[in-house]
Amino acid sequence: MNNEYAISVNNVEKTYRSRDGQSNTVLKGLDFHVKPGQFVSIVGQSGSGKTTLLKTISGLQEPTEGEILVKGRPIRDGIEDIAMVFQSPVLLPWRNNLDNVLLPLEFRGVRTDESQRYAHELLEMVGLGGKAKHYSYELSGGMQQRVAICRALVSHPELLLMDEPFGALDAMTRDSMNFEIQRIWKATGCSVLFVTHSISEAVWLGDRVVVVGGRPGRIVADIAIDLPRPRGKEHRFSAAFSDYAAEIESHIGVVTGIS
Ligand SMILES: Nc1ncnc2c1ncn2[C@@H]1O[C@H](COP(=O)(O)OP(=O)(O)OP(=O)(O)O)[C@@H](O)[C@H]1O
Repeated sequence: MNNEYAISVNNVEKTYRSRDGQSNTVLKGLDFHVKPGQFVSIVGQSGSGKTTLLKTISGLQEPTEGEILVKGRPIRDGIEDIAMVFQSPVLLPWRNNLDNVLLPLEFRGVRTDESQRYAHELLEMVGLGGKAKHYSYELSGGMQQRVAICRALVSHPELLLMDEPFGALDAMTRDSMNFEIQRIWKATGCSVLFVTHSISEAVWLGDRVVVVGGRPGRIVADIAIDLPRPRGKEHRFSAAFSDYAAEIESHIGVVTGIS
């Protein structure tokens, strides 16, 4: 068993079956590996199976065929090493921000003074140290998403799965969250799988950009992004950046315009 990878997706197929017996194979023959600490962006047309892929990797649903290994172990043994952030932050309105961050640890019965300190540290790291005792309705959308990211990180995951996490944010907040997520990723050292509809976001953040396409969905391109880090705004206007974006756009197979 190869445990040099944070995650290994081996020949995975996912077929949904409807109540009337019809089947829909959404992913087929999917194979890829993520090294520890890598940031992998995932793009593809709507309906190509990106969310299905993340849900299958997270253990929320089982693959129909193939296997997913976390550090060489079956996913059920590595489930505590994985955390997920969705497009909507889904914070509990009756709990303050600190208690929202601590929720996954409470579920596991491991809320301790140490974890409380770490939750505070995470909120500080995302600039919300002063909002620990506030409630989600007192925060902007970007702030709420930062709390959701802290909640995902509080259990020290090795693998962070993010499904269009900034899709609901305005362009300026999204830009600043892009800076922030690079900083958080570097500070925690976790591997990230990041689904986005924005090609420029995918290039800006990723060590690699994986393109999912076809019916059923498979990996049609896996492109290493060789841009220096840390990446600032200036990289978005470089010729190399535009070349990567154009290459990815051609693999997605539609003229989307670079967003
Ligand atoms: N729980 C489910 N049961 C049945 N079919 C599903 C289920 N979840 C997704 N699908 C189907 O799987 C296909 C891929 O959906 P998925 O949400 O994974 O795509 P996506 O690439 O994330 O799309 P988008 O970019 O629009 O979010 C779609 O045809 C969808 O209808």
